[in-house]
Formats: sequence, structure tokens, C-alpha cells
Amino acid sequence: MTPHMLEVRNLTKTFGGGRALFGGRRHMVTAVDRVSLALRPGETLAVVGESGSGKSTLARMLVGLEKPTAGEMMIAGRDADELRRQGPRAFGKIVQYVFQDPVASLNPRKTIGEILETPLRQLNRYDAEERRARMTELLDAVRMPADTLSRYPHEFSGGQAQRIAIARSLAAEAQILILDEPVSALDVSVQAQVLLLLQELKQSFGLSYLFISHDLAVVEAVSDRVAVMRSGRLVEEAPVDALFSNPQDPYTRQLISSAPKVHKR
Ligand SMILES: Nc1ncnc2c1ncn2[C@@H]1O[C@H](COP(=O)(O)OP(=O)(O)OP(=O)(O)O)[C@@H](O)[C@H]1O
Repeated sequence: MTPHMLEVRNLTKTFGGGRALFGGRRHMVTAVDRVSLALRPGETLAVVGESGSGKSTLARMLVGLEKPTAGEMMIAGRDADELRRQGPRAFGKIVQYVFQDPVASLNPRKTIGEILETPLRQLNRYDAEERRARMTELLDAVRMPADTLSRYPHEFSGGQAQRIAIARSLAAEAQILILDEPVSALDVSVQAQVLLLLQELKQSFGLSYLFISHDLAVVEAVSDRVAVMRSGRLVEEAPVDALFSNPQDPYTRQLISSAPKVHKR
């Protein structure tokens, strides 16, 4: 049986709980509360919820930016910590994180060529000429011209920078992209183009997506399954059509009815 691309069981993250100041009460926040989820090969699983529901904390734990308080995380059938201990190269070949703010996620002091070359070098498979050819191919895959390589991140718009950040994830040959609000910072007219590109790349590169978003219209357009979070808890999980046509949880119903652009069924 093919293992799940990602699987979390009872994943929990509690912040705070250090020594209380001035004898006051310790303030603890359970950002993620016993969440269990699985991402299947080739699918887009959206995680939705309002601000503060714990979506980003979940994603950050998966890539090792936060340490879980409790629970299990498996990536491609292997324990996530064990995989991470093998180093960034082994981990990056499986999972890449795409941030909400694309310009900030690219090193301002490096050219796009230098940024894309780093993961290619880490693969230890290409010589300089092959790396150059591969970078041009990757830019082509995200619809950016070859002269992008000699330019710097600040020279690009948000949409272009997000395409470049996606190309960097592809350069690492990741199988799973964790897309954390990947179009929220972009103009509405640009959002659709980037979403369409992500759909295409998923097919051509055989990717699986964990798609974090608060925007139900976006989620409806891109996902296969949807998990709804509220105050750190998973309240409902269903295939996208079932979730929008027949939401089971009162909170999901409320989210759908208050979303302006969602296709009401
Ligand atoms: N480093 C931290 N220290 C303390 N509390 C945190 C930390 N990171 C997140 N939290 C808290 O955890 C909860 C969940 O936050 P999180 O950012 O995961 O939610 P989110 O659904 O991604 O929201 P947003 O869409 O606004 O980013 C919030 O109450 C937040 O204040």
C-alpha cells in the first residue's frame, strides 16, 4: 500500500507555560489540539479556518519550524524527526514550504540564479552547465523568462516572486509542497494565475499539496479534500464537494455562509 504523503496523529502544540511573571497566572495557548490528518499521494488537502485557528502552527510543525508538544508526524511513511535528522537535503527532497510573503521568502542579497542553484547543487547530480539548463527549464515551468536568473528578488512583483519561490521548491525535487496562504498576499487578478500554475505543476511534477488558506473561494477552486480547523481543533474533514454542498459541522456552515465568493449550492 502506498503510504500517505503526510500523516499526523493527535498532533498538539501548546505555547506558553513558562514561569509566570509577577506571580500572575501562566498564559497557555493550545494552538493545535490533537489533530489527526493524512495527505494522500497526488491530492490537494486544504486546511481552512479563521485567523488564529492553528493552521500555520500545524504547517510549521510539519517542516520542523515548531516542535510539537505531543503527537506523531509521518512524512512519506517515515517518522518526520528521523527524516529531518538526515539533514536538510534529504528532508527538502520530500517537503518544501511555500510562504505567504514571496518577496520576503527570497534572500534579497542573492540573484535568482544563486537562489535556484542552491537546491540543485545539494542534489549533487548536475555540473554547472546542467544546473544552468535546469534552472532555465524550471523558470520556464513557472512561466518566467530566462533573464530572471541575473536579477534580484526586489525587481519582481509579488506574483512573479511567488512563481520563483515555487521554482525553488521544484528545484529541490520535493514531492510535497506545504503552501501556506500562497496567494493571500497577491492582487486578486494575479491570484488566479498562480493557482492555475499550481494546478498544472501538480500534474506535471507529480506533487501533493497541503494547502493552508482562510479563503474558502480559493479552497473550493483548488482542493480535493478540506479539513476545517477552529481554535486548534479539527472540526470537520470531507471531500470538497461534500463539504460545500452538505457541511456537517455548524462552524463549517457558518464559515461557508459568510464567505462572499463561494459558489452556494
Ligand atoms: N510562537 C507563538 N507563541 C505563542 N503563541 C503563538 C505562537 N504562534 C502562534 N501562537 C498562537 O497560536 C494560535 C494559532 O495561531 P496560528 O498562527 O497557527 O493560526 P492561523 O490559523 O495560522 O492564523 P493566521 O491565519 O492568522 O496565521 C493563536 O492563538 C496564536 O496567537
